[in-house]
Amino acid sequence: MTVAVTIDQVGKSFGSGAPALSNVSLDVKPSELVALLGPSGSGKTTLLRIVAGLEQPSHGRVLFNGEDALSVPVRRRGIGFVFQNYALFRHMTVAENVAFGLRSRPRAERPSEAEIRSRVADLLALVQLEAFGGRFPAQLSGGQRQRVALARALAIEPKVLLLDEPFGALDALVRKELRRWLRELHDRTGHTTLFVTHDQEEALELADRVVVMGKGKIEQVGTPDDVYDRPETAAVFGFMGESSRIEVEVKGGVALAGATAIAAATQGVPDGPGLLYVRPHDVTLGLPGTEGLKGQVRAFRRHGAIRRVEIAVGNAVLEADIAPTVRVPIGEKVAVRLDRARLFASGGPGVDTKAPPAQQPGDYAI
Ligand SMILES: Nc1ncnc2c1ncn2[C@@H]1O[C@H](COP(=O)(O)OP(=O)(O)OP(=O)(O)O)[C@@H](O)[C@H]1O
Repeated sequence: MTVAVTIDQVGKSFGSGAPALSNVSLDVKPSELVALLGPSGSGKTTLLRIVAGLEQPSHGRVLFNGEDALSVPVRRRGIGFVFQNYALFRHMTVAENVAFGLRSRPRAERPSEAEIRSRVADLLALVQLEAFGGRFPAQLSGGQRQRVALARALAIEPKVLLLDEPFGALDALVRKELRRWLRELHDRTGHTTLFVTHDQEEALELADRVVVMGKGKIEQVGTPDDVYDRPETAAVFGFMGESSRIEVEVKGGVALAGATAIAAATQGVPDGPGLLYVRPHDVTLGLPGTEGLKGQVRAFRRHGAIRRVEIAVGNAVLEADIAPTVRVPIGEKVAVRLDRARLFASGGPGVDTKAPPAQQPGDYAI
């Protein structure tokens, strides 16, 4: 059975400081895989623990298929958990670990030993560890252990699967492999899944929808494309993917970095301080004198498949991605085009910008 999870106006305070969660509301659809993404301390784990029943909210409701879940004891909530470094029972074999949740059920609800064995075999096949049932956790790699932890969580046929940084302790390559594997597993089993991560790449790659959290609140909920391409707040833009952040002063529809008009707002952004965000792959460099802002190369470095160049434009510094075959010596003058940039007025929503009005030569010096 797949379950819809409704989180309704949930708040949590631990003491005198700022609340860990403030009025968080979220609807997770049946069979959806939702990532909770956000910086350290933003409340992701607290929210997951409340859904699990390991923590009570200060106020608000949690519903499973429209029914109150908070009054249901943890054991009866039907939750499968996997945590980072979720310790398997060291003295039990892999098969015994996977069977644990079923064997520890009250007698009346416990499947027969034959059923348990068959279910464990199915689960080990599902996590591709058929041949490992007789091993002990110490005889497994980190990635294999996390797969056993997942098989153990699935053994009780949970209504909801909660994963808290399940791959956090593993190296980058194993993480990547397990990510793909988890996505495939989810597509086959269809458990409603809440997945906590602070790794945006992981969230974008895995999730149907991403919930970006900051300071105990939800900043934005959307598909990976929504949150990456259309960030609603400056905090989301800064957190999702790489970007240059330029402090500007908005005056008469133009965003000024010092004396340089760096962008023009397409919609009436009020005059005053603002933040302009631009991603390195949305910046194009041209020969000096061609269309664009006047810039000067300050530094460059190799960055995976591309070369990342740091450019001074007026008193602002921004980054651009270029082909590694292109040589741009430090000090080189370039024309800089912001193909896509977003301007956030202080505390306001973001608007896409366009190129600033043409500059007069000598308007600004590099
Ligand atoms: N048991 C607790 N007692 C007091 N404060 C707590 C407790 N648990 C969490 N907090 C506080 O609540 C806030 C949110 O913590 P939480 O662990 O939910 O954040 P997180 O987003 O999961 O962070 P991380 O990515 O570092 O795990 C933090 O300020 C934290 O210090």
